[in-house]
Amino acid sequence: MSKVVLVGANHAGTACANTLLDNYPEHELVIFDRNNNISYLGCGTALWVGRQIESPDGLFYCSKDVFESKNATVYIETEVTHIDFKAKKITAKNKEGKEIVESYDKLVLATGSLPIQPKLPGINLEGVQSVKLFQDAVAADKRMSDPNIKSVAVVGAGYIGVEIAEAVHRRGKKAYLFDVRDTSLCGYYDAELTHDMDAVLQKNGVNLHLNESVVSIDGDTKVTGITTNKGNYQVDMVVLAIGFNPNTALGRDHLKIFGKNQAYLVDLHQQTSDPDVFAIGDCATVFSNALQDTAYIALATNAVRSGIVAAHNLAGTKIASNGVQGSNGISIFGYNMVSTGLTLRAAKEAGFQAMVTEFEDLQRPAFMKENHPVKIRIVYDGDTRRILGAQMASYEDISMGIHMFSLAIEQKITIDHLKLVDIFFLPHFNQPYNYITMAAITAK
Ligand SMILES: Cc1cc2nc3c(=O)[nH]c(=O)nc-3n(C[C@H](O)[C@H](O)[C@H](O)COP(=O)(O)OP(=O)(O)OC[C@H]3O[C@@H](n4cnc5c(N)ncnc54)[C@H](O)[C@@H]3O)c2cc1C
Ligand SMILES: NC(=O)C1=CN([C@@H]2O[C@H](COP(=O)(O)OP(=O)(O)OC[C@H]3O[C@@H](n4cnc5c(N)ncnc54)[C@H](O)[C@@H]3O)[C@@H](O)[C@H]2O)C=CC1
Repeated sequence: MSKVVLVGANHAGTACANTLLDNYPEHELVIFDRNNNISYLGCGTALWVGRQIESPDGLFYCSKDVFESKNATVYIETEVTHIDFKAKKITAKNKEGKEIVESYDKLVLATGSLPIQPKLPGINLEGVQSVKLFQDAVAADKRMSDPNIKSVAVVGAGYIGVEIAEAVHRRGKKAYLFDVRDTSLCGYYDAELTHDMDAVLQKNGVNLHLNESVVSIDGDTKVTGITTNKGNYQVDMVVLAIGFNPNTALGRDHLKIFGKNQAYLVDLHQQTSDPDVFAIGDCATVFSNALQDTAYIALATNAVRSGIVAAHNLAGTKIASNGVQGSNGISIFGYNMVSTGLTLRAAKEAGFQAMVTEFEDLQRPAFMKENHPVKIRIVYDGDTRRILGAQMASYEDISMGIHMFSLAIEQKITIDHLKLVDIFFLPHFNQPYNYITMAAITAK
């Protein structure tokens, strides 16, 4: 039996704690989280703020009580302030200012990520906010209910920005969406697909401003406007969504870190450079099967799996992570996009002789009434023919198809192998010559 201390109990920490408590009850588990809530699904923020769901109540799936019912010791609203890795002791402070010291045999760091805060004039004005925590969602929702807030600038047209811009528009406010790049969602899809999303946003009333960088947020005490390199806009609120940084302040002086962004470097067992310390979720690296290299991909799905892997390993059951593809999806004004692995641009930047095959067709045979076009792009390595990535977009729900590509990348399947893969046909669902097979068959 050993004593495990877990720092951070959101998606990664919750998965780790439950796996440990359910499978290895002989271990002692002490959990710390500085927040007053755990397991908040951030994906629900835009749904709730945009009133696609009426209440945030269903956005939590675990609690302090659940851990305590399984005999864990839980400190919430308690921040870990220092770790003595040599003495194997952590120091924490609760909200009353009381200091708590706990020793550990094994330590799990699940401290997640923090939204990137650009150094902009006006960044501290009232009305500027990020959307990471449940508290942020509550604050954003309150502002959306204020009739004096008429226009909102969302900075960053990545996943959070696009979803929040839709939510702002759905609440009847004027939504501006700014990005420094020449298209939305540039980290996940190639321009051939993102230009469709740009058009969907604009058609539905979001004011999309690409190739524009913010110079300042304006106002005396409250936000009254935003200035970019191209103009001034009158806005009453600014949402910042320009990406996450790993939150590794506690351990980055002791543990090996990833050069690109200071995430904790972990192996396939989630073990750090200190054998008694594991790191999981957004504070840690992942192994990218597409790159066949270490990478950083902040997603709840990765966080949960890494928590499960760490729990088994620290309890003595050796299991290795499968690595990840960074599979992801988004649905905006009914337009659905899913992707996995590398875009063509990312694959080229990584040094592959990357090639792409694309196809567009109706989801079902033309004689079926309910029918929409689907676009697919499959990225592969011209040298080895290995599939490196896939992207699909449609008003159809095409989401499940991306899982096959995720597995294909993990299993190093070639584009040529995909040509003869057994894909079923039924008019209600798809076509006999479906777009997946056709994209593979037409690959050069
Ligand atoms: C608006 C939004 C929408 C999202 N949508 C999706 C989605 O649809 N799909 C998807 O896969 N991902 C999505 N994500 C990303 C996903 O939420 C993150 O990848 C995920 O939260 C990572 O989980 P984590 O547990 O590693 O880290 P975090 O969620 O960052 O949690 C870290 C925890 O550690 C605690 N902590 C940090 N430092 C300390 C300390 N010193 N002492 C004590 N406690 C500490 C924090 O309080 C927190 O509870 C979304 C994120 C946001 C913000
Ligand atoms: N559907 C999903 O799976 C979701 C996943 N998430 C995850 O949460 C994390 C954080 O999301 P985001 O903050 O949206 O990050 P992101 O990486 O998705 O997007 C950041 C965007 O900000 C832009 N940008 C960067 N600096 C800028 C600047 N100075 N001015 C203007 N634009 C700038 C980038 O070009 C990019 O388009 C990501 O890992 C994301 O994948 C978030 C929401 C939904």
